[in-house]
Amino acid sequence: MITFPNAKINLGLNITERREDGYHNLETVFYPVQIKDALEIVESKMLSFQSSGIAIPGNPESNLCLKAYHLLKKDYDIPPVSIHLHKHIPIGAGLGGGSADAAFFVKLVNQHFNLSLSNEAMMEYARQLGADCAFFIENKPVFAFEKGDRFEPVQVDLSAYVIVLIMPPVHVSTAEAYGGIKPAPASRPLQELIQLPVTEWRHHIKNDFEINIFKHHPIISNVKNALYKAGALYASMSGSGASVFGLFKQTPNLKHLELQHQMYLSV
Ligand SMILES: C[C@@](CO)(OP(=O)(O)O)[C@H](O)COP(=O)(O)OP(=O)(O)OC[C@H]1O[C@@H](n2ccc(N)nc2=O)[C@H](O)[C@@H]1O
Ligand SMILES: Nc1ncnc2c1ncn2[C@@H]1O[C@H](COP(=O)(O)OP(=O)(O)O)[C@@H](O)[C@H]1O
Repeated sequence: MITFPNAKINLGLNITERREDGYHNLETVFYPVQIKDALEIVESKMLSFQSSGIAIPGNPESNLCLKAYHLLKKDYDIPPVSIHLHKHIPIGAGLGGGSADAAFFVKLVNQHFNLSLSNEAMMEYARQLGADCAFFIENKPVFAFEKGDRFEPVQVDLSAYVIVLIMPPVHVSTAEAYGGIKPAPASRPLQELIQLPVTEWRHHIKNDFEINIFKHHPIISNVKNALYKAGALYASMSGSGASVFGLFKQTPNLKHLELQHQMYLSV
């Protein structure tokens, strides 16, 4: 059985306080985008994992798909599977690709082995695999808070826009990004700001990681400026970076950016 885990972008990201458990409370709007991996499981004599496409740093044993398998195996008598992941979502991009794989793996096993898990039960497993994993269970736009794993519905529809995603040739680790942050309460609630017209967002909606990450990786802020210059109505780094997205009314001409960076269109 095969599934296609997709990426997310963050529309605004406020890091509001440091928590006792070492994590941070945050406020963001998660929005799914159509850049996808392919993830397949086949029943097999032995548990195995292999990947193709973009190389995944680290030991395959620590891949989130295997972690998700072992987590479910504790509670359910699932047989061994052979897992194949074709990686297309850029890594260290702030696009949540690893988290999407983990959450889609839980959904795939639930479906293939008829575990009859509710979405809420799958979200509980996903929360144990990473802070932004739970979002990918329902995989629809939400306002997220606490560790980024509690949700409220939000009305936001970007289907009238072309979403352009640029991945500069730098990787930013999530831990590095949080390390440079001084948490502070947001001056206005993101839930309120996201209801403003998209043309107003650039004056009000921010990503708290940008200041510090832009200082260390000016190439990322150059991409953001280039997107505004090309006519973006709103542009921002996604999550902890390094990818940057722009919202356009029409597909822009970005030939000059395409030469230096990887570019993806989600229309
Ligand atoms: C920053 C965000 C914003 O959407 O996404 P990415 O840009 O990485 O995709 C998320 O908070 C990333 O969530 P996720 O990537 O699942 O984080 P985890 O694997 O659980 O944690 C990695 C590390 O990030 C830090 N962390 C993560 C989430 C959070 N609310 N507070 C934190 O301080 C912790 O240092 C933790 O050890
Ligand atoms: N299935 C996976 N896909 C990508 N990365 C994974 C996966 N499993 C574990 N990882 C680890 O998670 C790290 C960050 O993953 P990713 O979710 O792609 O980035 P980001 O948090 O910036 O969105 C990688 O450096 C990698 O070591």
